[in-house]
Amino acid sequence: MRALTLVFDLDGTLVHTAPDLMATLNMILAREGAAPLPLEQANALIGGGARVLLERGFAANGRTIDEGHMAELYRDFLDHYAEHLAEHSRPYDGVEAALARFQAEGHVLAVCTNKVTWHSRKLVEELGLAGSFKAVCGGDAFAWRKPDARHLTMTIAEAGGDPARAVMVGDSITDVSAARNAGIPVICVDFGYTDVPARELGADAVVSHFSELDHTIRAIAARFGA
Ligand SMILES: O=C(O)COP(=O)(O)O
Ligand SMILES: [Mg+2]
Repeated sequence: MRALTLVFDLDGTLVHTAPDLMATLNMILAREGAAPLPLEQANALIGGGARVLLERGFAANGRTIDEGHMAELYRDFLDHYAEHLAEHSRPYDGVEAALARFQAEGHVLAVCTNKVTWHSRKLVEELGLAGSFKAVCGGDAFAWRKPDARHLTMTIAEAGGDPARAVMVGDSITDVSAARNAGIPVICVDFGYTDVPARELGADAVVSHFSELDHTIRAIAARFGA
């Protein structure tokens, strides 16, 4: 098969980051006198990046925070999370092996995430995944972020990939929308962070394990032609 460009979402797709994200969120909530939120609520909170996570965390407490104070809390969130991002976060089962297979097959691999770029790079570095990717582009890498198509297409460009032979792999409506907006096929994992079931997100295919990804990608790539 000719080389493909495989673009992965990070939180909820490659790595189960909810425990560390929720722990940092709960540290901030507690400091502000708000109630901590259970891990199960991560599905409805993660996906839009750290600032959105904070806003949703306070909203779940019936609180709105003024912009100036939110900017301060956001900085504190970033600092605290940076020191704890790989404490409990682990790649999902089969991720390392799948990335190694895709790399050995000559595909171009990249990460397109709404996490801030330096956190994303630190996380993949600490988990030993960094060598797999030609580009890791966070929500602050460009002037646009998912669901804007340009976050995806500019990530592909930075990786030296081919947008006409690219497939997105994600876990949420943000990923499906970004891929649709870019005219790129999208596969969803069903174990990530979404409050709508993965099968209802309108992806081209849904997988339950990374071992299912190879044949799913091959089936989709058949549409690209030789
Ligand atoms: O951290 C988030 O909220 C989103 O990150 P993701 O785009 O990798 O899912
Ligand atoms: Mg995600």
